[in-house]
Amino acid sequence: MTYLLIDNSNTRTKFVLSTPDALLPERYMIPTREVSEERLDEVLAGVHYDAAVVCSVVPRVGEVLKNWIGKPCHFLSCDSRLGVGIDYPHPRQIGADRLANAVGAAAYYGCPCVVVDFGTAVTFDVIGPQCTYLGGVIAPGLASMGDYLERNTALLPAIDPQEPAHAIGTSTVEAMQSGAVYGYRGLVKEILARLEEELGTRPAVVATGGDAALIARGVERIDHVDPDITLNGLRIAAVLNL
Ligand SMILES: Nc1ncnc2c1ncn2[C@@H]1O[C@H](COP(=O)(O)OP(=O)(O)O)[C@@H](O)[C@H]1O
Ligand SMILES: CC(C)(COP(=O)(O)O)[C@@H](O)C(=O)NCCC(=O)O
Ligand SMILES: [K+]
Repeated sequence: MTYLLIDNSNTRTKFVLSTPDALLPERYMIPTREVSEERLDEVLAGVHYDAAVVCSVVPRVGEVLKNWIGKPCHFLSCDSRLGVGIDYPHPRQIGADRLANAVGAAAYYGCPCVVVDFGTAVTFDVIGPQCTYLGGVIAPGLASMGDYLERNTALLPAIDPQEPAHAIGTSTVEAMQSGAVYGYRGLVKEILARLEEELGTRPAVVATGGDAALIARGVERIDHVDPDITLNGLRIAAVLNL
């Protein structure tokens, strides 16, 4: 049985093949704003799979995928079999990628755990000691630290966030790098401290998403960096639901 796992998030839509037990090397990515049936035909031409599982947080693309996938397909939602419970007043509001993160993190890192997903938004998802999804935090993604300044000022350029040489920037770009990376690490540290305080017990903290490695390098409270946690959550959900 070969699954096509699809993580349709706001910046990138990722496609990975897997068996029930493990991700396979075949990986594809389409920038989410470029997803169309034609582009899917092009990028995934000849890719063989028996069934698909999707976590989508972009309804337009979810519809394109629904029409394009010609095999048995499961769209992850709060109604799916997840292997974790949901103890949350508005389960239908939870992004499917956040649910996939909860499935993967609980399976790989145990409960309680917190998943920090550095994407278009940064999300913090809290899975409690009873392996139930409790909720979390949504904040602007790292890219917003640069994009906002470039769009709203006359003299600040776009930056590609990188490890600052020092905190005291000695050029405009260095000052922006320091603001983005140290500022963002501060945001993550403060939120993790508050979550742990409220949880009342020490969770495993796992970071994922495009910016995880850069930010986690300066946040010692992050125990693991795992780029595949969302996809392994989808793999586990495929086994449970297809
Ligand atoms: N190919 C890539 N490899 C690593 N990081 C990337 C890549 N593309 C984008 N990123 C960085 O990761 C951030 C979020 O990407 P991603 O985690 O895919 O977002 P989302 O899950 O919201 O689609 C981007 O804003 C960018 O900073
Ligand atoms: C918070 C998100 C935008 C994160 O998505 P991403 O950054 O991965 O594109 C997504 O999980 C979402 O649209 N959630 C719905 C609202 C909620 O989870 O409360
Ligand atoms: K994501």
